[in-house]
Amino acid sequence: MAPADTVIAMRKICTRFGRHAVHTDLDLEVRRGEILAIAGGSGSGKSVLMREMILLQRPTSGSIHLFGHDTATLTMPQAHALRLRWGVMFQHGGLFSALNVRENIGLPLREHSRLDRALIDRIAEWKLSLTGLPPDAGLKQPGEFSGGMLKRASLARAIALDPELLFLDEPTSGLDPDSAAGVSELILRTHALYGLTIVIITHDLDLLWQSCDRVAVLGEGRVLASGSMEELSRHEHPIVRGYFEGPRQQRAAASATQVRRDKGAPWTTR
Ligand SMILES: Nc1ncnc2c1ncn2[C@@H]1O[C@H](COP(=O)(O)OP(=O)(O)OP(=O)(O)O)[C@@H](O)[C@H]1O
Repeated sequence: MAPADTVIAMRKICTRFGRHAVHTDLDLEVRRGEILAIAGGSGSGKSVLMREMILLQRPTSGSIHLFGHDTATLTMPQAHALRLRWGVMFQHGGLFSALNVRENIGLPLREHSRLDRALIDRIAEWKLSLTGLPPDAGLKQPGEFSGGMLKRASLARAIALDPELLFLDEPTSGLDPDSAAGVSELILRTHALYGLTIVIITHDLDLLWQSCDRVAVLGEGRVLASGSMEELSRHEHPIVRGYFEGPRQQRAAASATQVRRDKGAPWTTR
């Protein structure tokens, strides 16, 4: 039985596609209220792992408990009720081009509540403003948005139902450094505002250093190591060490130290 503050518990996960084994013996826990990043090389199985967490895919073997429920024994209504407890921001936004941005953000509310249209529009505008977009942005089509604005709108939709748990798939990929820093800050603000649990898949070193409480590094079919970036920087496994060698890594670590100093290190207590 997982402890009460465990939101997701994955035990002995094996995932195979034909003869290709992606996860061979993977254990991972997500704790209530933390920002956990899943990092690892291309093809290490990060996206597949997230798809398993959000019930889009089943592992070949092993167990997954979500909010204490064993996913192997869920009925359809139970699975539906669980899905309403998390929001997902997909890597490419996943907004519908036929709808304007406000309608996209209101979509989960139209599907899962009986609120009237005017109220849904107001809630969507509120969520949009939380992400730092101007009030008139909701009336635009997703195609009119820059990459950074799309990520913000997609985050606004992911929090439409006030989830307890948020999944962010590569939230800063494809953004210029300024926009990426803005999204990174927005993640911290959303976390502080809602006190939710966040799981992030990312390669972004600045995001890893500045925003995440814990990082799980995938490799060789399992979690090779998990801990704070400071802890991982002293790890001996060559794949884990690979994250901390070279000028890019050192710049990200130095800039995280600076950001912490500037902001009074609010996350050291999280
Ligand atoms: N539906 C599928 N059928 C067959 N193989 C798959 C399927 N989905 C994923 N894979 C394989 O599983 C492996 C892990 O894929 P995954 O997308 O999880 O990697 P990743 O760590 O997210 O990589 P990246 O950082 O490049 O996105 C890859 O070799 C991929 O080809």
